[in-house]
Amino acid sequence: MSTETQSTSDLLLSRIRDVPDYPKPGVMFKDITPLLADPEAFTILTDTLAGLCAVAGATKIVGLEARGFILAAPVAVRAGLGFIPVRKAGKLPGATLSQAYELEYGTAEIEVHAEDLAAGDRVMVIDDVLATGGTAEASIELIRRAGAEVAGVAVLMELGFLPGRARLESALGGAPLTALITV
Ligand SMILES: O=P(O)(O)OC[C@H]1O[C@H](OP(=O)(O)OP(=O)(O)O)[C@H](O)[C@@H]1O
Ligand SMILES: Nc1ncnc2[nH]cnc12
Repeated sequence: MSTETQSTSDLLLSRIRDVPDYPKPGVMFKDITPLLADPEAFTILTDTLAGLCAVAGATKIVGLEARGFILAAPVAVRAGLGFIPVRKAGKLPGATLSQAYELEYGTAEIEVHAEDLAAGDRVMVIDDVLATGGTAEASIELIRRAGAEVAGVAVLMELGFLPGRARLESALGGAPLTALITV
């Protein structure tokens, strides 16, 4: 890792707050709100993610509800690309594609407007945290079912003690997975 990359990671990490036992006992919640409140750190984050989109040759940005929206929307503006929301089921008014996925306990479902993605699109997925990888993997599935190509997945933070990376790399089949911070 270059010195510049390391100092970017260090700055971003310094703006993330650990909240023990939230939302349930045993979970160390990574709270990004201090980073969002710091315009210098938020700008560096946005610019870094936009740079990854350019390198990957992305033509559209998918953000994952809800915290992923906060990062992906300014990245899309910075990169000059369209922002496509992937929402939790039941929130999008038009015709959707849906994808169910496993949570630690139970299942969840995400959706995208079918008309927002098509063959020829190269889509970068942006989110705040990669944990088990279930949410990002489901978004990859949605993008491919829409006929589009996945340019990569970029997250602010990866929880390295969980198997999210292995799961996603297998789903990505060679497209890059980039985490700016690994904890
Ligand atoms: O890798 P995974 O195990 O799928 O977990 C990562 C996801 O969990 C969080 O979303 P969550 O839906 O919990 O909350 P949010 O609505 O606040 O973004 C986070 O923003 C990621 O999208
Ligand atoms: N520990 C964690 N902190 C913040 N967001 C998460 N999403 C899944 N696990 C998380």
